[in-house]
Formats: sequence, C-alpha cells, structure tokens
Amino acid sequence: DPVEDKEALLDFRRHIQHSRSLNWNESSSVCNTWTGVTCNEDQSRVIALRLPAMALNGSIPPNTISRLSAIETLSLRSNSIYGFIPSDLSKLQNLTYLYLEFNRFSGPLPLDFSVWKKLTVVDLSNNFFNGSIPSSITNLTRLTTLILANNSLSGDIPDLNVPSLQQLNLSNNNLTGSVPHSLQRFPSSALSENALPPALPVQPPNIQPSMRKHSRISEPTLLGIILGGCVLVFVAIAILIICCYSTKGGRDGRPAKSQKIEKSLKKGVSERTESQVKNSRLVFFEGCNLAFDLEDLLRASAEVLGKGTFGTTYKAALEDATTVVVKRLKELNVGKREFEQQMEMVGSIRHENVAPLRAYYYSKDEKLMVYDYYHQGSISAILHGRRGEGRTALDWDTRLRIAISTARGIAHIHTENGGKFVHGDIRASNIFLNSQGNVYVSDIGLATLMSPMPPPVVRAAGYRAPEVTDIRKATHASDVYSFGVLLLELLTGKSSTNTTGSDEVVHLVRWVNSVVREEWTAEVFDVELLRYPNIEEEMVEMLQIGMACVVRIPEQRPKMLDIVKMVEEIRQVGTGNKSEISSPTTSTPQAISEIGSSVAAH
Ligand SMILES: Nc1ncnc2c1ncn2[C@@H]1O[C@H](COP(=O)(O)OP(=O)(O)OP(=O)(O)O)[C@@H](O)[C@H]1O
Repeated sequence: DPVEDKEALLDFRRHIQHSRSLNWNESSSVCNTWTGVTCNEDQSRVIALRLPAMALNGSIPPNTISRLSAIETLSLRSNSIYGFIPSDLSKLQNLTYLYLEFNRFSGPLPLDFSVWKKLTVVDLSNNFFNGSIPSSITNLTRLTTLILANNSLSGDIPDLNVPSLQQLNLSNNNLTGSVPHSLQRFPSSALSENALPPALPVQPPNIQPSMRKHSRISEPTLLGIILGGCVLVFVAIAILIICCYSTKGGRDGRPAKSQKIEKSLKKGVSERTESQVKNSRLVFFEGCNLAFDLEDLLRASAEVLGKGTFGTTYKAALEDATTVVVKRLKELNVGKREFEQQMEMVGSIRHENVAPLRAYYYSKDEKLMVYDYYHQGSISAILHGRRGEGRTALDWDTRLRIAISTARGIAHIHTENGGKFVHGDIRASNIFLNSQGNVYVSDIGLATLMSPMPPPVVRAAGYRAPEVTDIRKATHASDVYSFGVLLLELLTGKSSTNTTGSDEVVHLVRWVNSVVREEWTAEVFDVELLRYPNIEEEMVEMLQIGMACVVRIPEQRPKMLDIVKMVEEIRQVGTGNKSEISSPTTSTPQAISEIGSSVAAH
C-alpha cells in the first residue's frame, strides 16, 4: 500500500466533514477497498481520487490532497466544498482531470494553470468563483475541455488559443469585452449569459452591454427561459426518438450506438428542475468501489443494449473508463418507499453468482438501476446468438459450470429475507458471464415491481411455470421451474419457445417431454455437444434434473438447495472424467441413443 498517500488521505478525511460514511479504515488496503481511490498498477501510488456526491462539507484542507503527488484524476464534484482552491494543489504535476463542479468554491481561479502541464479536462462550473479567467490556461497544450459556466467570473475573455480545446463553456458569468478570435469557433451558447456585446446589435450597442453588465436576468425571466428551453429540448428529443425507432437500430441489425438514444437517457433529467437533481442522488451500496454521481451517468456516452420487459438497458462509459449498465425502468407499480425497500433488499444480496446491484436512483419520472457490465453478455446471447460459421460453440464444461453457478446463485437468493425472497424472472437472458467466465444471476426481484397489467411477456412465456398467471406472484417453486427450462436450454441449444414453420409456438418443455416420451432422447441434445467425448451420462443426468424441475405440480418440484447438490453431482455420477476438460472431438450420436431410453423412464 502507498503509505504516504494513505496518510494524506486520512488527513484529508480528518479535516473535512462528510456525512456519508467513507470506508477508509486505517487497517484496510487503500488500493483495494477504499471508496473512490484508485492506485496505479503496482499499487505503489494513488492516481485517482473520486468522491462525487459524498456530502463533503468544508474547505479543502491544506497539505492533504497536495501530497498525492502522483494523482491524475481529482473529482470532488457535487459536494459542499467552499473556500479557495488551495495553492498547494500546484504540486500535483500529473493532474489530468479536474472535476470540482457543483460546489461552493469562491475566490479567484488559480493564477498559474501552467503548473498542471497535463491538464486535459477542467470542470469548475456551478461554483462562486470570481475574478478573471487566467490567461495561463493558454499554456495547457493538452486541454480538451474547459467548463467554467455558472460562476461570477468577470473581466475580458482571454484569447485562449488552445488548438486541442474541443469543449468550452463559459456561460452565465459576468464576462465582458469582445469574443477573441480563437474562441469564435465555439457555439454562441459557450459564452451566453455574459455581458458581451451581441454579434448583431439588436439594441444600440452602447446601451446593451452596460445594462447587462449590472443587471443579471431576473429569476422569473430565467425560469421562463429554462422552462421554454426544456419544452424545446423535449420536442427535439421526441422527434429524435421517433426517427431513431423508425430506423430500428443499426443497419447491421445490432443495437445502434446513437447519440439520439444517449440523449433519451438524459431527457428524464433535463426535464427536472435543478433542485430536484440536486436532491435526488444515486444511492450506492456498501462495498461499491465505483465513484460517480448522476451527472457522471448523464454525461457518460451511452449505448442502448436492448429493450426488455422492464425498460431500456444502456451501457454507459464513464469518464474514468469504467463501464456500467444502467437499467431505466418503466411502468412500475410502486411508490418511492416500496421501490427503495425492494432496492435495499436486492442491493444487500452478496453472492459470487449473483450480479450485485451497485446503485439505484428514484425520482417521480425516472427510476434507474446500475449494474456491472458483463463483457461476455448473457447466456441467451452466447447460446443462441450468431449460429453458423465463425461461431464459438458453448462447450459442455462451460454449460455445466453455468448450471451449477446459476443453481447456487438462485439457492442463495431463496435464503434472503428469511427465506421468502424470490427471483421471479429466471431466464437465459438474465444470466451473464464476465470476462473471466464467472456466472452471475441478474435482474432479481424486478417482476414484483411491475405494474398490474404488464405488457405481454412473450419472452418470459417459455420460462413461466404453468401455475403463474401473474408474474408478480412468482414463488420458489416457479423459480425452480424456470431454472429447469434453463437446464433444458443448455442441453438442447434451443430457446425456451420456438416457432415452427406454420408459426405455431412450441414451448421447449413440451417439446422435450414429447421427444423423451417417444424414446428419442438422443434427438434432444444440442448437435454442438455431440463433439465432446464421454459426456452422454452427464447430459442425461442433467436432463433428468431439468425434467424434475419442470413438472406441472409445484409441490413435486425439488427445492433449490437440493438441486444445487444434484447438479454438483452430475460430474461424479457421470463418466468419471471428473477433472478433465472435455475438448472438441468427434463422438457418435449412437452412443447417446443407447442410453437415451433410461431418461424416458423418468
Ligand atoms: N449487466 C449487463 N451486462 C451486459 N449486458 C447486459 C447487462 N444487463 C443487460 N444486458 C443486455 O442488455 C440487453 C437488454 O437487457 P434487458 O434486461 O433490458 O432485457 P432482456 O434481458 O433482453 O429482456 P427482459 O428484461 O425481458 O429479461 C440484453 O441483450 C442483455 O443481455
């Protein structure tokens, strides 16, 4: 651990008020457990400190952060920090990203920006900074973003001739003078709400600048402008969304990475008033090392992953290169209290096979859930996506591992809330693999939040136990049924529902039952599995478990804890190749048909 950095951070915490708890224990590892702290690869130095929306209150204590001399990212946005930017921060020679917006900083900006040679992004907006904009900013040759909006900066705008600068916002200050040539390439909004002369004089030029210099726009007028702006934004976004959906995603059939959709994620918040935004925070769960706030999420470039039963799911890349998944829920049937209770329950579940809910957000218009992004995608996508040439088939060992891990995950969920918790929506599209191949059960407990009249849940149909008529009333036994369907899916490679040539929908359970009844068991298994040697008995074993889970009468289905044992034992009762990893070779389908009839007996 970087001992000196640790001391500096502890000193920082000691000298600044923070009403949200910071898990910075002296005995724990700075690099691995401390919220908001990131270290370099060999864990010798702290390189990022991100404490957005941590309710920090006070001024930045001198000689604390300035000792983190390797720091590249400093984000203290959306707190209540006041006072000057301490001059000793000039020691942070590696500082690249500086986010101090939405605080109560005041006083002049640091005079000499050139000490931070690597500065790339600077956001000091929404504070009370005054004085002029230092011309030393011109020396920042790597600067791409400069946001100083909503302060009380005055004086002439310096000639910021910084070729790398791509994003500029100096709006809503008291800046005067003419727009320097170097800044004329930016949209006029970058400089709006200042005391600059208008580009086209609509009033006598000698009157307007001086009037505006002394009188800021009155609040009702400002409100009018904001509301008008919001309506315009809303209409524009509505048009964009319509355009977007009419093209049904990217031309190649994949979800379109689209700015329009990104805007739609932002829409909900742009409609809210500023005070609502300030009062509504993302609620993080303990142990979550992610450090971002709502503004980060809204700023993130978002890509639509898909639309599911509960809303739209986005992949959002945050400024620090973290990727998260944001579920934007729709049509919920619950109020704030019930939503929060359910989220707290879901967020407290910790198991190696359960996708942790990282954070959630609730407001009247917007309900968000934040998860880790799983690089390999869902089991459904891996199993059914892209059949044909160039496809990597899901091997038997992986399918077995998915079955065991999912069973363990669900069994754990069933022990929560005094053994009353139900997943309610087990299916292949809610089970994920991360880049290391670990398995995670996701989307827990969402079904119970649905509105009384959910949209036709076609996708869930093949997984839904026959006794479940209302998806909000799922039970442990109905989860077991859905898990059984998942096992059948892993074995057959077929989706939970399939459409025949005559457009008839055939449920996988019915199909498997009919095939097994006719003693054609060998036909059941995925042809992609026939390449693996000595797995027949294991497959038959899994088929038996799957079929036991999908029996019609709920009371006759095994309990999840028993299922875990049964699935774990597949290897032991199988061919005895317990520790071997089956590799793709050829095996004859006859071998399977010989043992197939043993399943029919069950
Ligand atoms: N944490 C995640 N990591 C990676 N991909 C995800 C994650 N969560 C969801 N996805 C993907 O986003 C897409 C949309 O997911 P979403 O959960 O909204 O709908 P679904 O799973 O397709 O359907 P349903 O909500 O009805 O279960 C799916 O392709 C899903 O695989």
